[in-house]
Amino acid sequence: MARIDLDLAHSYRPNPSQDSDYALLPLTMRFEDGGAYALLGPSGCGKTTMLNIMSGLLVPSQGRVTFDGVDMTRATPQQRNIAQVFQFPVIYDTMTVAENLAFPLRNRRVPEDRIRQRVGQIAEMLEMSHQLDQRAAGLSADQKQKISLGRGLVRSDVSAVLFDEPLTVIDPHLKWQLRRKLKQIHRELKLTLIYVTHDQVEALTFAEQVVVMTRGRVVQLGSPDALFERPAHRFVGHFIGSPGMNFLPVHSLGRSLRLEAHAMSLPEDIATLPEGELLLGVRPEYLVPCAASTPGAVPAEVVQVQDVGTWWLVSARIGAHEVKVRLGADAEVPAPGRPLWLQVLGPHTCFYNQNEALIA
Ligand SMILES: Nc1ncnc2c1ncn2[C@@H]1O[C@H](COP(=O)(O)OP(=O)(O)OP(=O)(O)O)[C@@H](O)[C@H]1O
Repeated sequence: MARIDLDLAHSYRPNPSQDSDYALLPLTMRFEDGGAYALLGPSGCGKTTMLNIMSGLLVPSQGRVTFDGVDMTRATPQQRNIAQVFQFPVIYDTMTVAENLAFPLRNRRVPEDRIRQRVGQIAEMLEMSHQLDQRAAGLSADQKQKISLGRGLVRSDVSAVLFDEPLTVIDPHLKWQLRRKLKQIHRELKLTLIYVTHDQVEALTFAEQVVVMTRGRVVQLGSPDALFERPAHRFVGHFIGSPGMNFLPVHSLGRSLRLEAHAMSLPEDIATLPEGELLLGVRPEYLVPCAASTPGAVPAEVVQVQDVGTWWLVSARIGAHEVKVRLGADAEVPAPGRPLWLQVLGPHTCFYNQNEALIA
């Protein structure tokens, strides 16, 4: 396994002159040896470009890729010793499940007893032990993709295993199981895993560290908890969470704030802010209804209440701004049209200057 460092940019155009010409804007990133990472972002943000640069399918137009400090920018995928799992199964239909799983090891002339042991271990982890002697041709698309996952994981000497949206063809229930399984497999095998997805649930369940990308830019590298609690960029606040973070324009005077006509003092546990126009960010989970006298509360009006099964989604208006409030199934639910107070200032409140978070 290897530590992978990227210090590069990539444009598919010959003479890039503006940000929009780049699939990847200049970035510096480190993937630690043995880590479980997800590259997360909407379609077209540059995830596959980054993955292909790491695997060696693509040479970056600027900068370099190093594995444990050794320059690999122009090395082939084979020289990099990378395993890859793609969206669709890449297996041999004429072989059995066991032969498919053993293939990457036989290619490397691994001794047969070691192959048997490793194939057995991977099959057990993926709950395929009972299918080892079946021919792949007769299996469903789900099962075939599980074999692809197994083939990606079977070698213990790879620099990293790269997954490009590997659960796309998997049925939703099995998808849920496999996400958890991959996390467990990572703990047991301690391989470096890098997993591309546009699905936040997939990224947050699987990864220890998530790289959030938008329009060719890495906007945050952080733990699932950090992305939720302290989004470093407005995009992360909006993209992570269901629904995403609420943003409200405020005027700051350092230790006091004005939100529309309402003035508030900052509680002691929030550091002094720069003066001027800022955005306050508060997640729907933390925007709780409270008494009018609560410090950091503002008046609001309920617009709509939706039952979302295990929780309530309340849409409310604070002055001209619509916000979302997430209440537990057993919470007291306010009626539409009723005034209420919402606590916008608290330990979970974040502040943004344009797009970037203020590290308060
Ligand atoms: N071979 C290529 N030639 C030209 N432009 C490309 C090529 N591959 C990707 N792009 C462009 O580069 C940008 C990033 O694409 P990339 O496939 O890396 O994004 P992504 O986040 O993986 O998206 P998706 O989830 O849809 O695959 C997009 O604007 C895309 O149109």
